[in-house]
Amino acid sequence: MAEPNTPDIVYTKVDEAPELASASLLPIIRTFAAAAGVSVGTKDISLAGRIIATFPEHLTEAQRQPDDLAELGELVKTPEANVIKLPNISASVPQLVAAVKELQAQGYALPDYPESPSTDEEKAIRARYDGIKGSAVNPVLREGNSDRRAAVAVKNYAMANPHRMGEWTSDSKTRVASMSKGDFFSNEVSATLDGAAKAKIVLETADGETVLKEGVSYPAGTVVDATFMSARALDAFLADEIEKTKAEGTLFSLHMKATMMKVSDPIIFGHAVKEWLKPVFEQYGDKLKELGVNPASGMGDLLERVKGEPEIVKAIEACRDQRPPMYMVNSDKGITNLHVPSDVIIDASMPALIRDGGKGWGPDNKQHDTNCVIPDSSYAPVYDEAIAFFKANGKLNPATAGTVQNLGLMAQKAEEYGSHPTTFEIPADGTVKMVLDDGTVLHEHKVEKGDIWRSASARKAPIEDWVNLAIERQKATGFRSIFWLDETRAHDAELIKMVKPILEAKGVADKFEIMAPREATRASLETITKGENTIAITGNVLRDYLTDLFPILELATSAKMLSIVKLMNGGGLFETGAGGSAPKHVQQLMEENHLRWDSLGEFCALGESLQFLADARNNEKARVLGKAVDAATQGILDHDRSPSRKVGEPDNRDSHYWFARYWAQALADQSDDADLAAHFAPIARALAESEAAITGELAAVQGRPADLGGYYHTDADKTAAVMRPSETLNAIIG
Ligand SMILES: NC(=O)C1=CN([C@@H]2O[C@H](COP(=O)(O)OP(=O)(O)OC[C@H]3O[C@@H](n4cnc5c(N)ncnc54)[C@H](OP(=O)(O)O)[C@@H]3O)[C@@H](O)[C@H]2O)C=CC1
Ligand SMILES: O=C(O)CCC(=O)C(=O)O
Ligand SMILES: [Mg+2]
Repeated sequence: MAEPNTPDIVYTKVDEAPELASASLLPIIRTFAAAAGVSVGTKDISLAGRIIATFPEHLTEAQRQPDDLAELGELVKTPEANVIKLPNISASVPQLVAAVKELQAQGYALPDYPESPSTDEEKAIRARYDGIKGSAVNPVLREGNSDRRAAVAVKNYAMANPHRMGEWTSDSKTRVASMSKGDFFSNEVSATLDGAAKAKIVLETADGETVLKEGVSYPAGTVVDATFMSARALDAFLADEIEKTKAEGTLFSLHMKATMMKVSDPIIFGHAVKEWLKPVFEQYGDKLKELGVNPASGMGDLLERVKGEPEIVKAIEACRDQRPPMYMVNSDKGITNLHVPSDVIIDASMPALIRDGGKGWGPDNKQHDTNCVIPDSSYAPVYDEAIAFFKANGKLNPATAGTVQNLGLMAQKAEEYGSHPTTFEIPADGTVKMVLDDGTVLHEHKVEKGDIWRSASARKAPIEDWVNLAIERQKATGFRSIFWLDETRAHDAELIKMVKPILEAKGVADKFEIMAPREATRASLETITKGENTIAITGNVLRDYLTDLFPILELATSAKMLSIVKLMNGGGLFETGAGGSAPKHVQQLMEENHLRWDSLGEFCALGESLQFLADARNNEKARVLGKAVDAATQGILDHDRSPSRKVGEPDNRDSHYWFARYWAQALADQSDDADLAAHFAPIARALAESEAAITGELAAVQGRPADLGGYYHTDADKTAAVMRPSETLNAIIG
């Protein structure tokens, strides 16, 4: 049961751009909801909030905060859950360290992040920090599978107002490079457990047996995979691709997900940094170690640490002259692809490059063809095939293209995104075995020192729920429905064995196709090119990748997506958009007080959340409120009230004014609830009459730096002052 004082709707407090937007939008939502007796509470899942909640014993009573994430983790397992989840930071080590430093400077006596822990105390602190690192929030809240699609109004708007797409030409040298052996894909083995089981993972070496992990438990029917990436094969592949890039005259780029694959991918990233600077590491390895360099933290951290070592700096420059030009995260500021592990996030980076006609930004601040290095070949074929398709057929036309919706297997830490506790960088040559409690060796691999071994799993109940959701959505839409499963991949073959009987038992097998990712990519692009629609029914990683790829091609951004998590115990989790927390937007706000964040994802989620509340609690006022939200969202689209990207033009705050105005107008105009109509009529009138005053007050603040009193842990009053600068609007909202 949820706590008796749980509000009707929980709105999450997050970080960066969406949190700034909340400072303006949430007061509006609360005021409107209160009129219908709907309470909206908040829970703090921000990076700073989670750090504070983790170390109470270091803080004063006044500084302490409850563990809101843990509370939400419980709430989502109850039928009462109704949570609006905004995107939060999934922190890399450099971000975590920066957040800790900021809090320390604000007087929070937090321990430093131990970069190389040696004492037990340091190891314990490090373990607590590591629990906050990477994608630490979503896996806790996602107790259901994922349904992401563009709302009809949003898709229609994108078709009527197509965004600019880069040109694709058949002579583009852009390509995807992946390993052909020794990667996670090639080494994968998988089995479905008949009964419930406990397992341990051990490493047998010449010196004996080391237990890597004990007490892993699986319910009956769990699909359990194991695989590894060979460090030796990875290094050889990276070295080869660096040379090939140079020969081809393209930019070198690496695409991965160090935030979400928080154990394996930073290690792979570290290999790339080391390979790139190979001569430097060969010559100065010991000195670099002494300076505390960890390649997995990126070139940015490395450059900072070698600042006082002119000889090493010179060697780095000499090495750079030998290398091909690198793809830049921010060419204006000299931030390269290998600077910070969290900066290149494949789900966003590859679609943006494909949308731009296969061009990445180079160190010369110009766009060039790019070698997109995606070491593991499990999902790389999606991008490879998309690139091949656009080279052959030219760019997609967003004015006529159909849509690709997604139904993703996500619940209960499904697949690779739940593999962190069972991922290991192998300390010595030997054999890794996964041994069940009855002594059965479920999986085993011969490995070498440095290999990255991991086990992932997917539970039966989420898999069944996912297939049933697919059946529901197919029936509701009639769209071409494709399970993106590769019968030649070990894990997928196990899933197919579960999927097919369910489809057959329900008599709907003929309504679904099953295709490997490459074929499914082609089929989906062909389908939408014809103006028809399709549902991609995918595992967890492809859920993540595709719900950026297709929205970015179809709508220019994934920020506008509807993202519903139907919680398995009956509650609702409404994620806003499918993108992230947009650090660039915060930078712009701080420099010129313009916030280009588009809250359309929040508007869509709010509408869904209110309708869900209406159904779950028979709350007719919530239904009226929710319907009016949808009308307001439509109004934003119809009248082009979304934020502009440029300073001096209407921004996020203006769009919230319009949202409030259209919402109030829709409530005043409806006839389902006379009290609400009467309550909102004067508000709608006041908002309309004050248009010039409000937009004038909002415009007046732009063009100068804005002070938020922090980055990760902003000052609430300062943020409110920045985000609610219109006294006229504030007086109406109250
Ligand atoms: N569900 C979650 O909690 C998620 C969290 N993240 C986290 O977010 C952080 C940043 O991730 P990153 O990959 O840079 O991706 P972002 O989605 O934050 O940013 C990529 C670009 O997408 C555009 N964009 C995204 N959202 C909006 C919006 N609402 N309105 C307008 N434009 C938008 C912006 O383009 P432009 O600048 O051109 O306007 C932005 O620069 C990371 O810490 C990451 O882990 C990422 C994905 C999901
Ligand atoms: O949890 C994260 O770090 C990112 C999540 C994400 O990218 C997504 O769900 O689309
Ligand atoms: Mg994503």
